[in-house]
Amino acid sequence: MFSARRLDGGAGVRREKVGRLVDYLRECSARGRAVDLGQAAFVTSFNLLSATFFSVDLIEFESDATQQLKETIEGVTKILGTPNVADFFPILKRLDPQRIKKRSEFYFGRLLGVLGGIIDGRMESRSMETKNDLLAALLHLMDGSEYDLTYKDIQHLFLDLFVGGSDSTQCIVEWAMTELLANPEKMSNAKNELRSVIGEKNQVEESDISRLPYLQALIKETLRLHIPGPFLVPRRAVREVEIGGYVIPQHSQIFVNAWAIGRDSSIWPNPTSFEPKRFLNNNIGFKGQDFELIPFGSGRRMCPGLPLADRMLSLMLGSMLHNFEWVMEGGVRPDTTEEFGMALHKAVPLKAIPLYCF
Ligand code: HEM
Repeated sequence: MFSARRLDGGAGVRREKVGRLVDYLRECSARGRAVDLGQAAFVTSFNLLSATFFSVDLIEFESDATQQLKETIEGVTKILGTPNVADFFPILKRLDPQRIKKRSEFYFGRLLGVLGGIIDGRMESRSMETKNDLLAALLHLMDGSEYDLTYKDIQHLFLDLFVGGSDSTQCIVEWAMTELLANPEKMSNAKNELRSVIGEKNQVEESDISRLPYLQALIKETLRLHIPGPFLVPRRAVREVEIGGYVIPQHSQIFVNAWAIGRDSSIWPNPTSFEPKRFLNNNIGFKGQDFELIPFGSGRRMCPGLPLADRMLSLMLGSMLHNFEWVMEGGVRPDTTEEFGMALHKAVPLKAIPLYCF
C-alpha cells in the first residue's frame, strides 16, 4: 500500500487535494480571514487518506461534521495517550475511575460508525460500480477463502490508518507553521529556497522535494522538537531481557520516550531551540536507522505510513509557504504550549492570515 510504486501512482490525488488546500487559503486571503491551520491540515490529510482508501472526500474545510470528526480523532488519541491507573491496579477496572473505558466506547464507537457506513455503502453499490482502491481490494479478500479477513478487521484497519495518519500529520504541519511564525528569519529561509527552486510556478510537485533541503530539514526539526507520538506505541517484553545493564522483566510494558531523546542535550546542542539548519550538514534521517531521531519509531512495528507522511508533509508545507505570506491574527506571537495525549497537540490552535503571493 505504501510502496514507492503505489505512492507514485497516487501523486495525482495528492496534487489535487493540496491544490484544494491552496484554493481554500486563497479564498481566506481574498477575504483577509484568519485560518485555523490545524483544521486546514486535518481536512487535507483526512481527505487525502479517504480518497486513497475509499475514492471519496469525506469532509469540507469548514463544517460542523469536520469539527466533530476532528474532535473524535483527537478524543481517540487523547485516550490512547492517557496512562490508565486500572492497568496498574486491576481491581479498579470495573470502576473505570478516569472514565477511560466510557470515553473510549464513545469516541471509538463514533469513528467505527462513520467507517462502517462507508463500507456498507460500498458493499451495497458493489455490483454497479468498480473501484480500484484499498477498500475494493480488502472486500475482494474478504470474499475469498484464502485469508480469514472479516468485516470487523477491515473496519478496524481503517480506524488504525485514519487515527495514525490524520492527527500526526496535522500536528506536524501546525507545529512547523507555529515555529516559522515565531522565527521569521527561518520562514524567510524556507520561502527563499522555494522561490529559487520552484520559481514562478505556484504548484509544488513531489519531484521538487529532493531539491528542497531546507524544507526537509525544517520537517525533521519539527519532528524532533514536537514529536507527535512522544512514547511511540507501547511494547511488551515477551521474555526477560537485559539492556544496558538494566533487567527488563518478562511481560513488562515498555514506553520508549522518544520525546526525551529528541531533547537530549548530550545529542542535540540547544535542544529546545528550533534550528532546522542542524540537519543541513548531516545524513540523520527519520527512517528508524538513526536512533537519535525516531518520530516514526523503529524496527518491525515502526510506522507503515512514513513514506506517505513524508510526501504529504513536504507538499502541504511547501505549498503553504511558497504561495502565501503569513501573519498572526491580531499580530500576537504564536503560543507554543503543548497539550499531552498520544499525539502532542498545540494547546491553543494556531490561527494565521494567509496573503496570496502570486
Ligand atoms: C507525521 C506523520 C506520522 C508520524 C509522526 C507517525 C508516527 C507513528 C509512530 C511513532 C508509530 C508507532 C511506531 C513504533 O512504536 O515503533 C506509528 C504507527 C502507525 N502509523 Fe504512523 N505516523 C505518521 C503518519 C502516518 C500515516 C500517514 C499513516 C497511514 C496512513 C500512519 C499509520 C500508522 C499505523 C497503521 C501505525 C500502527 C502500526 C502497527 O501497529 O504496527 N501513520 N506511527
